[in-house]
Amino acid sequence: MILIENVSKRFTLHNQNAAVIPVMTGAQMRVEPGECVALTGQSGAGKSTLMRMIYGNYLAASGSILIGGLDVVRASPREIIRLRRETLGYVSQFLRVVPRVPTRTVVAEPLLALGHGEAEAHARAEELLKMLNIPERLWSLSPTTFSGGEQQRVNIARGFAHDYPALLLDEPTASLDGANREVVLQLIERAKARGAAIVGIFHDEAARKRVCDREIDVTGFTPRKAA
Ligand SMILES: Nc1ncnc2c1ncn2[C@@H]1O[C@H](COP(=O)(O)OP(=O)(O)OP(=O)(O)O)[C@@H](O)[C@H]1O
Repeated sequence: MILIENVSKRFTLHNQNAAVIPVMTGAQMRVEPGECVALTGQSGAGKSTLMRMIYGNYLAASGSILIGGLDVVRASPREIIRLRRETLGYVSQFLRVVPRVPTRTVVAEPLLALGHGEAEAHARAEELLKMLNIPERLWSLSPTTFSGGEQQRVNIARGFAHDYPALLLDEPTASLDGANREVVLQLIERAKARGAAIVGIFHDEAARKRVCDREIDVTGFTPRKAA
C-alpha cells in the first residue's frame, strides 16, 4: 500500500546564503494493508520530514513514494488533492480549521467532500464526537475556542471519519487523558483490522508497542550515518 524507495531530502536555506542541508538519504520502507509502522529516532532525525514527504507537503529530492500506485514524488497537484481526499488521511498534532465552521461539520467534511449525503456524514461525525467525549453542546460551535485536548480530539474524529486506505498519524495520543487515549488506540486498531496501512510517530511508548507492528528508526536514513 505504501512503498518508499531510495528517498532523499535536502533543505536549501535561501535566507542563509542558500546553504544546503542534506537531511535524508536512501530512505526506504514498505507498509502493507492492516499494518502500522512507527517512525522512531531522536529529535531532529527526520520523522516529521518523512511524514511530510509521504503526504506531499515536502517534495523529495529523489526516489519514489508509492501510495496505492500513485508516486507522490512525481504526482501533479490535482493528483495529490485526490489522493488526500480518497486514499491518504493525516492526523496532525494540531487542528487547522476555517473559523466559524461548526465542529460537527468540521468532522463531517471529509465525507461530504467524497459525496456522502449530509445526514450520513453528520451521523458519522456525531458518533465519533461522542466516542471521543466531546460534549454535545459543543458540536454546533467552531472548535477554534476549544481547549488543546478538545481540539486534538476533534482533529482525530475528522481524521477517522472516512475509512482511508492509508493513514499518517503524528502523535495521535499526545496530551490526551487515559480514557480518550484508549478510544484513539481502539480507533487505530479498528482501522488496522479493516486493512488500513498506517505510519505513525508515537512518543507514547506504550501506545506504540500496542498498536505498531514494526518500528523504523529514521536515524538510519540520515546522510552522515549512511555515508
Ligand atoms: N523546513 C525546513 N527547513 C530547513 N530545515 C528543516 C526543515 N524541516 C526540517 N528541517 C531539518 O530537518 C531535520 C529533521 O527534522 P524533523 O522535524 O523531520 O525531525 P523529527 O525527527 O521529526 O524531530 P522531532 O522529534 O523533534 O519532531 C532537522 O535537522 C531540521 O532542522
